[in-house]
Amino acid sequence: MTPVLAFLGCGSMNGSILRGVLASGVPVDRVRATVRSAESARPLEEQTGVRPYVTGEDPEANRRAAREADVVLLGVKPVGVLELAREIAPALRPGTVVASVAAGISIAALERALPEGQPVVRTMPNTPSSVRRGVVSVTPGSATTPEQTAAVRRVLEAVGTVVEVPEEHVDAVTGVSGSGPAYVFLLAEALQQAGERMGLPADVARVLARETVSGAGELLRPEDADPAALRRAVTSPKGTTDRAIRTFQENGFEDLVAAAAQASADRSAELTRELSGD
Ligand SMILES: NC(=O)C1=CN([C@@H]2O[C@H](COP(=O)(O)OP(=O)(O)OC[C@H]3O[C@@H](n4cnc5c(N)ncnc54)[C@H](OP(=O)(O)O)[C@@H]3O)[C@@H](O)[C@H]2O)C=CC1
Ligand SMILES: O=C(O)[C@@H]1CCC=N1
Repeated sequence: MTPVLAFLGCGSMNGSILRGVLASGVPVDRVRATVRSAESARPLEEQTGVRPYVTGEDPEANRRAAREADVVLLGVKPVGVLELAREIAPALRPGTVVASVAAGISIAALERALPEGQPVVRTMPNTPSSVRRGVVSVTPGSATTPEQTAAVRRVLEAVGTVVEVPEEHVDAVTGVSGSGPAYVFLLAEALQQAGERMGLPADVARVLARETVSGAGELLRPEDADPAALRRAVTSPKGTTDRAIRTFQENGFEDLVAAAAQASADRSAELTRELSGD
């Protein structure tokens, strides 16, 4: 029997997982969702067929969804996660697994906010989950059995690739893949702007940038795809790409990417100090 999944807070991230889960064939009646406002509930219902419980209209919404669930995914902004965990604590069954997608909320903080022994899984997903092309880390809590971790893994494997990491690596995962889609979209934006600066009409520049980034992403899809080999296949000696790649490298491209990923990871660690109290 498919477990009942409750997406508490269903915005960009949990909404992406919800869409991917539905696209994988999980029936709508095995899914619960909550949002704060009717304005957010409407488009979610129109797009997914799931009618969210609205906390602004029903103070019991989160507890109701949690009570009905086998796996709960906490998907509100980091600052609200522990409060949400405390809110649903009385409604949880002892075996209900509580997964968090939040940056900066440690397993220890989550466990402190929940009934003793409640199984917890910390995850760090990303938004391509909506098209079942996400990549997500999972880290089980101290009271979580391998079967309970596997239950969360099965949910997430429906929306992408799952890696299990120790908690000390979650900041780095956030810096690479949690925030990572935004770096790729920034590259697409910058390529479009470059095209426009060279005189291309905006609509042409947009389609060239979008198809280049998504097409290159497709080439990276096979498990054995090697980005360096794919790059070399575009780069003729002394040709145009060679000149462009040199321009990137002379201007510190690799260092810039490393600094950006590190900045995201550092912010994740900072959030943990601010919000998790450990
Ligand atoms: N966005 C991303 O790419 C990623 C985000 N994350 C994590 O995901 C979490 C959510 O971020 P994101 O999806 O971007 O944020 P959003 O603002 O897009 O979504 C937050 C959702 O929570 C709802 N909400 C707010 N308060 C409550 C409440 N008390 N009870 C129930 N629902 C509530 C909001 O409803 P309403 O719209 O009505 O206010 C909204 O649906 C964060 O913790 C973040 O760290 C992790 C990896 C990637
Ligand atoms: O920007 C953020 O804080 C969240 C976490 C990872 C991606 N988005």
